[in-house]
Amino acid sequence: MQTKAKKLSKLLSSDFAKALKGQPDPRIERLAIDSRRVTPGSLFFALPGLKADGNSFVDEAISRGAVAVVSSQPRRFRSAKVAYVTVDNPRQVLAAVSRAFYKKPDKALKLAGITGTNGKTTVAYLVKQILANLGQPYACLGTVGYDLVRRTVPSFRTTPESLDLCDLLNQARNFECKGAVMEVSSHGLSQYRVSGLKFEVAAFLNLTRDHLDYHNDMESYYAVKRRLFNGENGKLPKVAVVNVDDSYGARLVKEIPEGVSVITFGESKEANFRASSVQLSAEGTSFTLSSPYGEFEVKTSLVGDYNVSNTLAALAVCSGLGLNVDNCIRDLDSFPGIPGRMQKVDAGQAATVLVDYAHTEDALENALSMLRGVTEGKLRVVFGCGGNRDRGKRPIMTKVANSLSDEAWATSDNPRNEKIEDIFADMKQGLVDPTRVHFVSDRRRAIELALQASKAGDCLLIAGKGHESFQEYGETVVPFDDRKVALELIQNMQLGGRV
Ligand SMILES: CC(=O)N[C@H]1[C@@H](OP(=O)(O)OP(=O)(O)OC[C@H]2O[C@@H](n3ccc(=O)[nH]c3=O)[C@H](O)[C@@H]2O)O[C@H](CO)[C@@H](O)[C@@H]1O[C@H](C)C(=O)N[C@@H](C)C(=O)N[C@H](CCC(=O)O)C(=O)O
Ligand SMILES: Nc1ncnc2c1ncn2[C@@H]1O[C@H](COP(=O)(O)OP(=O)(O)OP(=O)(O)O)[C@@H](O)[C@H]1O
Ligand SMILES: N[C@H](CCC[C@H](N)C(=O)O)C(=O)O
Ligand SMILES: [Mg+2]
Repeated sequence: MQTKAKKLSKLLSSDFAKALKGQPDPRIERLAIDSRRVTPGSLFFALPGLKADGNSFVDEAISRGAVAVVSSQPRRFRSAKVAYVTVDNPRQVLAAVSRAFYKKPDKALKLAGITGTNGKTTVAYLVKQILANLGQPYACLGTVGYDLVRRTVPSFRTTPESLDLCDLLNQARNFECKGAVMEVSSHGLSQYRVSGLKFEVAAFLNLTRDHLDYHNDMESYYAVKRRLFNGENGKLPKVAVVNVDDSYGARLVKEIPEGVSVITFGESKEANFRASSVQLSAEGTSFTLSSPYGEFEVKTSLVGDYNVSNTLAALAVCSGLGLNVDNCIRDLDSFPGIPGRMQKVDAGQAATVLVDYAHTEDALENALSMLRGVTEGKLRVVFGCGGNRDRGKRPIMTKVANSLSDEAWATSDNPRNEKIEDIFADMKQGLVDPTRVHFVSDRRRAIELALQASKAGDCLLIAGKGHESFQEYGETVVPFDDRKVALELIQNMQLGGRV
């Protein structure tokens, strides 16, 4: 969305404004981090990346009309056609400039940031639904989409780059949202995408293995998540909501600086928002909530133990945003589910078929253990592992799938730039009983075979892609939606008299 052009010096902090070289103080129409998206009047940020270096595209950006460049590399121009600012950390400066360009949207909006390995989308959705139910318009930004209340934009990143994020928050403010609940990924924190934003509430859900291709080890992964809570992200949150059932959460509570109010949640005795008398069934979940505001009976249509944790997190976040708990729990059990999270595929077939976004060992373990508890017959799973992502999780996910199901189909997820045979080779390292795992690279065929094996009383989990409507092969994106594919296959099989 268009926002008024601003003088470069007004967007930079005074130190950087002093370092401005070349063209004196041009008007900036637009911010850009990709030379291919530069239009006349743009301020181009040359970002050093993993695959390329933005500095190689400075000339291209200028030829497309960039009037200013921010970079970590000093450079001389023969003629002062553009303004040039050399800084130590261009990503951090990008975040500060984006915030200034879009007139500090976090000042007008209450922000709730949700971080953790698993459950961010679920908790963000729950918070958004609770707030909407109470008549409070909040935007919701994350993996499934960017919901700006009056407009929904398809999601391209769980946590968008700061220039896109501030643009979205600016739109949310223009649409008169009271605030925004957003997923904050570890990549987002590491790449300063939310740097400098003031969070009213920051929530920590859990930390289990994922993304070690990027973070190397669990300690670094944890340290990046901690930035949202300890001021390293630029500002301290007003309230921190932390899962103390999680060992990293218990540690985080001790590392949050004074001045931040902490609300803990979990099943542990010391938690401020505590669940007890948990009743799990295939239809939903109920539990007793003990909180500083009294005891409440909570009912939700979400299934599984981990959703008790997610519901507690959502209630604690809403409490941190200043809402009454007894209002928040109203109607929870009638909320629609979350797209691609334990979503039923129902064409009247005899077996239960579910699509879920479990794409880590912990999520797969939780999902399969939960389904085992509510399945009378056989439990089957179709799953795969993404290419160009954490290789180390592949054998562990296979071990979990093999151990906790009766029969599994290992297949493609998003192979990206890897060969499926190489991904399968990593996965095979985790086999426990190879007779119960079939390797079928075509995902549609794997789902078909698993459906053909499923009878009344059985349950089939199609894991890993949830709401995704594509498969990524190399640079190509092929339409593929587990929910649509499964439905179509079931209907074809019914026509052929097979189910
Ligand atoms: C691993 C990762 O996070 N990579 C991000 C990183 O890419 P990079 O460092 O490899 O960038 P690069 O391709 O080397 O390019 C460097 C710079 O040159 C620029 N460039 C490049 C080519 C060109 O012709 N012209 C040009 O200007 C690029 O725009 C970029 O600014 O910086 C890019 C620009 O800021 C991001 O778009 C990119 O996200 C990639 C696409 C990605 O897949 N990210 C995923 C892993 C991610 O962020 N996921 C999390 C969710 C994770 C979770 O589940 O928790 C998310 O928040 O979505
Ligand atoms: N609190 C939780 N603990 C463990 N597993 C969970 C939890 N919540 C959800 N899951 C599992 O993880 C999957 C992904 O959940 P969700 O999309 O809410 O997480 P996310 O953190 O947003 O994931 P991503 O990082 O990919 O955006 C679910 O489909 C479910 O199988
Ligand atoms: N947010 C996750 C999504 C992974 C989903 C899975 N389908 C895959 O492609 O591995 C990530 O960036 O790792
Ligand atoms: Mg998510």
